[in-house]
Amino acid sequence: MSQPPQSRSSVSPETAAPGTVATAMDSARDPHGEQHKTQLRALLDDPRGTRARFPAPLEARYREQAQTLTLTMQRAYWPWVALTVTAFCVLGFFMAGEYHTLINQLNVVIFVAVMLPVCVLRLPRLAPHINKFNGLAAAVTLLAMHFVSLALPDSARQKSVSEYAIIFITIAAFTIARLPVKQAAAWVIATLVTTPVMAWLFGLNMDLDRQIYFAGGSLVIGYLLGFIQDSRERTVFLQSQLLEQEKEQLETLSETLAQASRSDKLTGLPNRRHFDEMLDMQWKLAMREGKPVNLMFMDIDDFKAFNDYYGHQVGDDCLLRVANALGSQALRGSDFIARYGGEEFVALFPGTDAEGLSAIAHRLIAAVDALQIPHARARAAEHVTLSVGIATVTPTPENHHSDLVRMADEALYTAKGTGRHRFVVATDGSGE
Ligand SMILES: Nc1nc2c(ncn2[C@@H]2O[C@H](COP(=O)(O)OP(=O)(O)OP(=O)(O)O)[C@@H](O)[C@H]2O)c(=O)[nH]1
Repeated sequence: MSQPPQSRSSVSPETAAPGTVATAMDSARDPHGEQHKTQLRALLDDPRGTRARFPAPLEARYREQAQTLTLTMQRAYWPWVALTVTAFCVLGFFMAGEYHTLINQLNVVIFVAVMLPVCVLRLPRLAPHINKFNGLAAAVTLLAMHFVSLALPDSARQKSVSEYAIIFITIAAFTIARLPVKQAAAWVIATLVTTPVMAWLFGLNMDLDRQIYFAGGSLVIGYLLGFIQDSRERTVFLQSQLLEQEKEQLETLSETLAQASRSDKLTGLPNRRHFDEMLDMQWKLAMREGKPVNLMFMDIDDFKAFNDYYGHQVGDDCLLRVANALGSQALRGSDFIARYGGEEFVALFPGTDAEGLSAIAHRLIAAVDALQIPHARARAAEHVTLSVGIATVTPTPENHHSDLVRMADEALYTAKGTGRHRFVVATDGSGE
């Protein structure tokens, strides 16, 4: 049977200081997510909110989401990446001319460097480190291009190809590779620092102007583009988080409303509406399976007299205690007990035979007796007691569940008429 709704502690939304986010503990104290939403809105409204790192837990979630997107995109585009780098290397091989040894060696290095992250995508253990492999691939290919640019004379056409490649790879590291901006900058700066060392080691002429013009210039442009891309992605992330939060809130609200519309306010038991739905469902199911449906009507004896003698408030309290006692007897998950209205309760115990029903009726009556609620005006005992009417009907196209309700009600009437504090079983209108 459905349980009484849990009372939600109503937490007044605390206004969050900008720059703080909801932690797991906060979400326990902030079940409606108001605090978290306030924080997300504060970040969206703050002009610097999407340009800098978010506060710790949110930043971690953003990074995680960004990385998932990186992996998804790279998994989708890896054949094109592989094709492009292969075409570049093959073209380099045929056009290498007199510089074929150097160009081919560097082509092998570039091919391996680019194919490494492509392979990493397929390895679940390494895939989370994709940014590091992307950064490494960018740095290695940049170094290779710097080497070509330094090693070849100005007349060689491969030299200008390598210089354009430096611009492209640098910008790609900040944008297409989707590296965090600072990580991309670190990898590119590392290549800028390594290039003079490489030139010195291999005895190459270092053209500082070119270095500043191509490498430095593309670093600045790449950084700017990466920064803009990151800022836009942060805005989209905050908006999606806000939407997610609002969706969750709406779902909780509609769940609460649905629950409230189907439960009794005083006792927390399912109400008559819920019972009607349940009976209809069980009736149809039993019709398909050719099985009987049983129904119990339970009524507190001489409750009018109880109310008149002790007052309505004590009457309410009595109803609540009886409801709890009855509810505690719904032992199977499929057992269903509801408040039918007033001092009347109903129960469905699917899959229980006549013997089982009698045993349950005994238990229900005993559970109310055990409460020992004094009832000075009762006719059956000196405490509050229960009368029960039970009916069992096998659904057919000719009958309806209203017949079952009528029979259970008549059985209850018989129980009342024969002294109360007892149960009567009706099958085709007969017998105890
Ligand atoms: N306190 C309280 N009383 C209620 C509530 N709903 C119904 N009642 C009262 O329950 C009483 C039911 O009385 P009757 O239907 O005459 O039945 P009875 O006095 O229990 O007599 P029998 O059923 O024949 O044993 C009425 O006085 C209603 O006012 C409720 O939510 N709270």
